[in-house]
This record gives sequence, C-alpha cells and structure tokens, in this order.
Amino acid sequence: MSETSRLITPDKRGEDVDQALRPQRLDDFVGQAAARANLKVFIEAAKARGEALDHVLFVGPPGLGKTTLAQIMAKELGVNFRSTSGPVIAKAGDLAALLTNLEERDVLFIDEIHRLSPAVEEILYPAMEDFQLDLIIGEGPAARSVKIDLSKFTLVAATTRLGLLTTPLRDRFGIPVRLNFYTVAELEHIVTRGARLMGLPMSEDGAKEIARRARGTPRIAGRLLRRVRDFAHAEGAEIVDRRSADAALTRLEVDSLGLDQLDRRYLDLIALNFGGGPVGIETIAAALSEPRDAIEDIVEPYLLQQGFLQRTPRGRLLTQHAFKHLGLAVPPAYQGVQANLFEEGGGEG
Ligand SMILES: Nc1ncnc2c1ncn2[C@@H]1O[C@H](COP(=O)(O)OP(=O)(O)OP(=O)(O)O)[C@@H](O)[C@H]1O
Ligand SMILES: [Mg+2]
Repeated sequence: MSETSRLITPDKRGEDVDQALRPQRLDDFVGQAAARANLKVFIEAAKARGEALDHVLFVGPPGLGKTTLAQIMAKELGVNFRSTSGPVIAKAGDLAALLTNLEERDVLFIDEIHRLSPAVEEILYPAMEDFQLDLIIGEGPAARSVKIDLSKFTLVAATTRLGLLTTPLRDRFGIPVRLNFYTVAELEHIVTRGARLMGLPMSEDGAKEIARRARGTPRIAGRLLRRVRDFAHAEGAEIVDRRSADAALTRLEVDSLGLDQLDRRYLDLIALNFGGGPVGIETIAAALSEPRDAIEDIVEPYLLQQGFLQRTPRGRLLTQHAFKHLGLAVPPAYQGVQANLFEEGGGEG
C-alpha cells in the first residue's frame, strides 16, 4: 500500500482544500496553549508599535496546524498573506519577484522551507535581515550587483524537519515555535467543533473515540470525522456515538491508539524480522518499500511520542510497550528499552 493511500496519513489531500474547518482566529485555535499565548503577545506588541512582526518559524510533524497558524497570524496582524513553498521557488529570481511585491508588514509564508535551494537561500538572508535584495545583473565582466530595498515584511516559515535547515537560516528567525502532538482532550474539542460545523449530531463519547484514534493530529481528526460521517449516513444513524465511531474506525483499520496499517507494518517488521532492533532507517525504508522521508516525517514522530520506539546511534529500537501493543511476547533476552525510560535520542540509524 503506498503511503499516499493511507487513510490516516497526516499529509495534505484534496479534501483538506475545503477550508471550512480551519480556525480563522487565534482564539478559535485549540491546543498549543504556550505557543498561542506567546504569539498573541508578539502580535499585540508588533501592532502597538506599528512594525512588522519578527520572522516566525513553525516546526512540527505534518497536520499539526503550521499553515493554519500562519494564516491566522496574517489575519490577526491585519496584513496580506502571500504563500509559497520551498520546492516551488526554483530560481533566485522567483523569490525576488515575490519579495518585491510585498507591502509593508505583509506576511510571506514559505512552507517546507527546508527544501529551498542554496541559491535561493542566499537571497533570503539579506532580505530577512536588512530587507534588501542583493541581485547580480548580467554576466562576466559586465556583471554588476544592485541593491533593492524591500518593504519590512514578516517571513513565516514552516518545516517538518528542523534538522535539515542550515544554521544561518535557522538563526534568522526571531520567533521559533515548536508544535507538539495534541492531547486527546484537545482533539475531542476539535472533533466536537468540526461535527457542529458539519451539522453532524455527535455524542461526547463518540467525539472522544475519534479523538483517541487521531494520532495526536488535527488533520487526521478531521479526516476520520469525515469518514465516520459517511458510515453514519450509510447506516442512517441519528447520532454518532462511541459504538458507531468505533465500528467505522475498525472498518478503516485504525486501531485503538490510531495506528494504521503502515504503522503496524513498520512495528511488525522491526519486531519480527529484526528482533526489536536496533535497525537502520535505510533498511526499514527498503523493506517497507516506502520513502525514508515519509517514514521519518509521518510514521516515526508519533511512535516516538507514544513511547513505542527509540532512536539510537545504531538504529531504531522498539520498546517493550511496542511488543505489548502488537500482542507479541517480549523476547526473553530482549535488550530493548522500557517505554517509560524512553527519551528521544539524537542519533540517526
Ligand atoms: N488547532 C486546531 N484546531 C482545529 N483544527 C486544526 C487545528 N490545527 C489544525 N487544524 C486542522 O488540521 C488541518 C491541518 O492543518 P495545517 O494544514 O495547518 O497543518 P500543517 O502543520 O500545515 O501540515 P503540513 O506540515 O502537512 O503542511 C487543517 O484542515 C486544519 O483545519
Ligand atoms: Mg501546511
């Protein structure tokens, strides 16, 4: 099964284009309380001074609300929102064109900023720091450099992979914001709000069941909600309760903790073929026929957060907790880690 066909992949898909469920203001945004409180202060301060907000970098796994927050920032600041993404900006000139079209205090959003090419990044440095473009016009002996003043803008950038950002780029963001997986209570709030906006009657325990199985991720919560709605309609159910939510999610092969087929293939592979690990990421990617990026971006962060997995310098290592969740006996001489001792290791496998 390809990664893009996963029901619970937090990656973007067509249906998410409908913006109906996207919160529009900071006060509608559920969760990430600390980040939200800080952003509120910085936004108020920038507005009071009539200045552009400092550059903001959102870091976190897919589907946690980076793009949503970027849009909210522009709204709260009362400025234009211009949006692009790292892989889309092919040449330095593309970025120059975007930058010269910005008005004072506008928000320029660059998604997947870790995928900017080095030549484009060079242009971004002086733009972020001094609001200037340094362009080379012409070639050879006739080449000359010109400086163009830019409006004082705010760069809001998002990345799923902080480790892939160069240090000089990372250092130019005054406001780094890390987004974390959501709690079940927060997701329950998001599901309840979504059901209300969709006009779908839902009991409290129905919302909780979806929330528990949304992998800590609002995008997945929204997607599961839509699928549960489909099943409810097909059954002619009056209200979505715990039983009907559970029945729908079980049919979708989303387990009690929200793990799907790819998560289980990943865990099974390490448990059964590699005795729990450690095993290198390249080996895992090859054995699963999935891109390494997708595994590191989408599969592993949640498994790490749930304490199923540890990253060690020698590779990925399952915890005993993972064996239990898979319904497998922990191998007698198992050297793997206890779930409660887990800490995200810095090493790469
Ligand atoms: N705090 C929240 N409350 C309610 N809905 C949310 C919240 N955060 C995100 N969502 C919903 O989840 C979906 C995904 O959010 P968003 O697109 O902002 O994620 P992202 O972090 O930018 O993901 P990616 O890394 O894939 O770009 C959106 O449809 C949005 O409506
Ligand atoms: Mg996004």
